[in-house]
Amino acid sequence: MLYPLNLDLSGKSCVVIGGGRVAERKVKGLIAAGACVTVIAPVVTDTLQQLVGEHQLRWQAGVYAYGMLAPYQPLLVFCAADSENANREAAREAKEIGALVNAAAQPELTDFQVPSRIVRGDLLLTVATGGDSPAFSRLLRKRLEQEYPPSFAEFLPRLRVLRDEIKKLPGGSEEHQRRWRNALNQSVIDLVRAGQLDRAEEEIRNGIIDAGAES
Ligand SMILES: C[C@@]1(CC(=O)O)C2=NC(=C\c3[nH]c(c(CCC(=O)O)c3CC(=O)O)Cc3[nH]c(c(CC(=O)O)c3CCC(=O)O)/C=C3\N/C(=C\2)[C@@H](CCC(=O)O)[C@]3(C)CC(=O)O)/[C@H]1CCC(=O)O
Ligand SMILES: NC(=O)c1ccc[n+]([C@@H]2O[C@H](COP(=O)([O-])OP(=O)(O)OC[C@H]3O[C@@H](n4cnc5c(N)ncnc54)[C@H](O)[C@@H]3O)[C@@H](O)[C@H]2O)c1
Repeated sequence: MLYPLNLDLSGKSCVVIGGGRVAERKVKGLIAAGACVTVIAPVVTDTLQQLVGEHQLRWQAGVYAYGMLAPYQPLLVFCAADSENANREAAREAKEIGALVNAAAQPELTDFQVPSRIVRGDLLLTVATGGDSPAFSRLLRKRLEQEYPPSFAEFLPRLRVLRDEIKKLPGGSEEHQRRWRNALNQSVIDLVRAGQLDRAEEEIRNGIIDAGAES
């Protein structure tokens, strides 16, 4: 089983070898996560070129050669060149300098895979098939995008406030857990989905009070 984790990449150095379609997909996700991204490739797509022009991406133009990664001290290295040899050499250097490697087409080099994702503010839903079918991940992602519309992004800050309030109530973490389990039910999801955020919040508040009354 692959172990899932949500990395904070803000300000972290990440290097992508290759500047084609796969590289572009990875670069977009990395920039969205606030990483400092460098692409090493002789040629890059128009979209990547535009990101370079906007100073969102650094581009080291040229083919990868052993030794190019070390100066960037990357945390993550993505081997997305259409040259198996270049990917293998980059993965070797990456491992030597302690970086984790993603190599879409060469699973033997890969330390981690990138899941498909739905971002709704702080709510992050991810889908992965362990490489069995990225296309199926995409299909599921599209379904989940419909089931979890942008109203969920708006709702999360309210949950944060409620959580802070519950933490201030008497009782330890077991009591807090009991209150949350009582307050959150499936109807809350339906209300948020329908954009009825006030009603969803009210439902939770009532549940929290009921849980208090039962104790
Ligand atoms: C989720 C997503 C994230 C991202 O890339 O950001 C992602 N691939 C996406 C799309 C996608 N990739 C491919 C297609 C064409 C259809 C098809 O071939 O199935 C489509 C669909 C499309 O584009 O329509 C081709 C493909 N992908 C890999 C190989 C290599 C191989 O299988 O050997 C080949 C064949 C290359 C060839 O034939 O040459 C390998 C990987 N792709 C992964 C992730 C990892 C496994 C994640 C998982 O198990 O779900 C893994 C293992 C490694 C990695 O990349 O980390 C992103 C979805 C974005 C979205 O939500 O829309
Ligand atoms: N297209 C996909 O969905 C997909 C998905 C997973 C894996 N793959 C595989 O991943 C690889 C890249 O796919 P793509 O569609 O992005 O290819 P692409 O042809 O669009 O891009 C390849 C990129 O690699 C660069 N490159 C070539 N040799 C290099 C080197 N020595 N050093 C640095 N950069 C170099 C090229 O300049 C180009 O920017 C291919 O081997 C492909 O089979 C493709």
